[in-house]
Amino acid sequence: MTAVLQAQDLGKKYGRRWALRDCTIDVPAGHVVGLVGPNGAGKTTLLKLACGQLAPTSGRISVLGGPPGDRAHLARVGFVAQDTPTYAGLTVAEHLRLGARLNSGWDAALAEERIDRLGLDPGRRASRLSAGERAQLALTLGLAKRPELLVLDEPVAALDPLARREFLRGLMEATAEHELSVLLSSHLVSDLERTCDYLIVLVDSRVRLAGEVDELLATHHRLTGPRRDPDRLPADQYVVSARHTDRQSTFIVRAEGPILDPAWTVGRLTMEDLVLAYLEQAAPVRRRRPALAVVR
Ligand SMILES: Nc1ncnc2c1ncn2[C@@H]1O[C@H](COP(=O)(O)OP(=O)(O)OP(=O)(O)O)[C@@H](O)[C@H]1O
Repeated sequence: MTAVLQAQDLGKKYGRRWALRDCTIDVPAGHVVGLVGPNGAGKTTLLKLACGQLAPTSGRISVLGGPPGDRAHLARVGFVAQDTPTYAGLTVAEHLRLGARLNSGWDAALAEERIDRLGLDPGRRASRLSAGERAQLALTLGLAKRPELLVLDEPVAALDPLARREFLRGLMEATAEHELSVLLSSHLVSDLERTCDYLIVLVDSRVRLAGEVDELLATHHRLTGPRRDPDRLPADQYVVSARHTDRQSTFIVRAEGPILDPAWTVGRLTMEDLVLAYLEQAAPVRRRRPALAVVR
């Protein structure tokens, strides 16, 4: 399947500081990709590189098979920037007219139907909309462009839990209906858990984990058993995190094969467990692999 996003040793520096470095990923099309990481991890930087709003300092990036940024490419990518930008003085209807004027592939029927379904008053100015309504308007503008890839930077950060759920539900429906790929960032794993089938974890400007969620969950395990030194685990079990009490050890490991040691109770992880294990992986445990632990 065509790659929606490919990066090879991609890096971006602001002044002397790397905001993103050594980023090598290959994301196939047709996924809802969750980009997760703490504040300042480099999420916005990666999204802006993908949309051609920033130029790399090092390495290469290709989006939908070509370098991002030129006019033809911009028509294929929808970008909803952080804080769901809308024009405060324009009404909902004026936003749609502006979208139609700026985008050759504009789907007016989709935009109007969506605004109608959401119950947004076309005559209302954006400044009079709630944060959730503004986010829905920004999503509508992104979708009506009929992009092949929709990029959303923290789209639900300012919304309450109900508006958040509504927004993500709308996004999921639109994704299924229009067969588009989606790349969205969040620092809330619970949002991604309901939405994404592909995950990229960024920590300290580097990709720590990337892959299809099902595969990542199938290859990561929680092992609980009698206290053991991590060095005594088999070489093909990569230790992501380790905790010990006097008598007991709990490891989160990545292993391609089954865990056969009868001493362990083997537990499955949720996406949240998985992400937290990589986020907490501050100090090296052992056998630390290169920054990108799982790549497809
Ligand atoms: N225009 C800029 N000039 C200088 N430094 C910048 C600029 N934009 C971002 N940075 C720095 O680059 C790093 C990565 O920032 P980025 O906005 O990509 O992170 P993020 O993961 O999106 O964070 P957040 O979750 O807070 O939005 C941060 O240390 C940030 O301070």
